[in-house]
Amino acid sequence: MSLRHELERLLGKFGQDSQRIEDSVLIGCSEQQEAWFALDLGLNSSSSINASLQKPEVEKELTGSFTELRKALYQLNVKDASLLSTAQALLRWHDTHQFCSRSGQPTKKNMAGSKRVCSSNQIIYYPQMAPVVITLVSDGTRCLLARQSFFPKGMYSALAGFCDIGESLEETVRREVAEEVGLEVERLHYSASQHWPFPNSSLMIACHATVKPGQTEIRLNLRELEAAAWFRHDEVAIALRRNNPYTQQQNGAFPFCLPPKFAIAHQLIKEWVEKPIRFTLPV
Ligand SMILES: NC(=O)C1=CN([C@@H]2O[C@H](COP(=O)(O)OP(=O)(O)OC[C@H]3O[C@@H](n4cnc5c(N)ncnc54)[C@H](O)[C@@H]3O)[C@@H](O)[C@H]2O)C=CC1
Ligand SMILES: [Mg+2]
Repeated sequence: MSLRHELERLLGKFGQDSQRIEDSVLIGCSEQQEAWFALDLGLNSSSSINASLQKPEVEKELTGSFTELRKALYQLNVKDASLLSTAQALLRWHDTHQFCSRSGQPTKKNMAGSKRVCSSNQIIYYPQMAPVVITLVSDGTRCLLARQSFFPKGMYSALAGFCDIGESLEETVRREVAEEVGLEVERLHYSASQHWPFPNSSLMIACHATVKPGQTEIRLNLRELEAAAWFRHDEVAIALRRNNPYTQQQNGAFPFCLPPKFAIAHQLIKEWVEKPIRFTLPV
């Protein structure tokens, strides 16, 4: 039985119109050149007809269980996490772009789901991503890590911030670091980038930066961050190796830990731990 027939059978079983398959979006392709699609079952929408699809029934039929996206990403390998994050971001974009913002008329998805077109004026809408810079600031021997109040207890990460309209990445890095911890950075090295599904769809652009010699005093912006501190190389190296990072210790404290492997923040910190000197030399 083809996958399409299997999906039609399942939708039929749950009292859904097989026409819903047309809402699928293309999210990638296997090494054997099989196309991968994602379909929103709409289980969270209370008002729509999709609400009639009951989670327990679906879980039983597919012998699986629904998991919150963030938790699922922690459990999957990097490739599957990336696929899931693409699917979630693209399906959410379609869900929130059902109408043309100029005419108010419905928009229609193309077959692959790479765009939507307004039926009345032919305006084309493409999925959007917000650029975000994430910067690991170092002073030559230590790196600066910060935490927001909603992070898992004990977890610290690099500084992140959305690009404002009209800014270059370099300007965003300088502004964000100045706004959040009151420091001036001078050397920037691009590291890598990553699509990130939170809060909507972001393109995370990761870089290393250094502070001016001797200018390391942190002025914390408490509206944006809960804490920020300089960490020694050995402390960070130990935290990177920790297997069970988010578990409470016997004395009740949560150990200093870092973002999970699939997050670009983790890769950025790992890169600094492996080659701390490289990012402090003049370019
Ligand atoms: N993949 C990774 O390793 C990491 C990803 N991140 C992501 O980076 C994002 C940005 O970091 P923050 O420190 O929160 O940014 P931020 O320092 O710019 O502050 C967030 C605030 O910026 C404003 N903002 C401006 N443009 C926005 C837009 N397009 N969408 C949403 N809010 C916008 C909002 O008021 C929001 O509350 C986070 O949402 C987080 O999910 C953050 C750290 C690590
Ligand atoms: Mg920030």
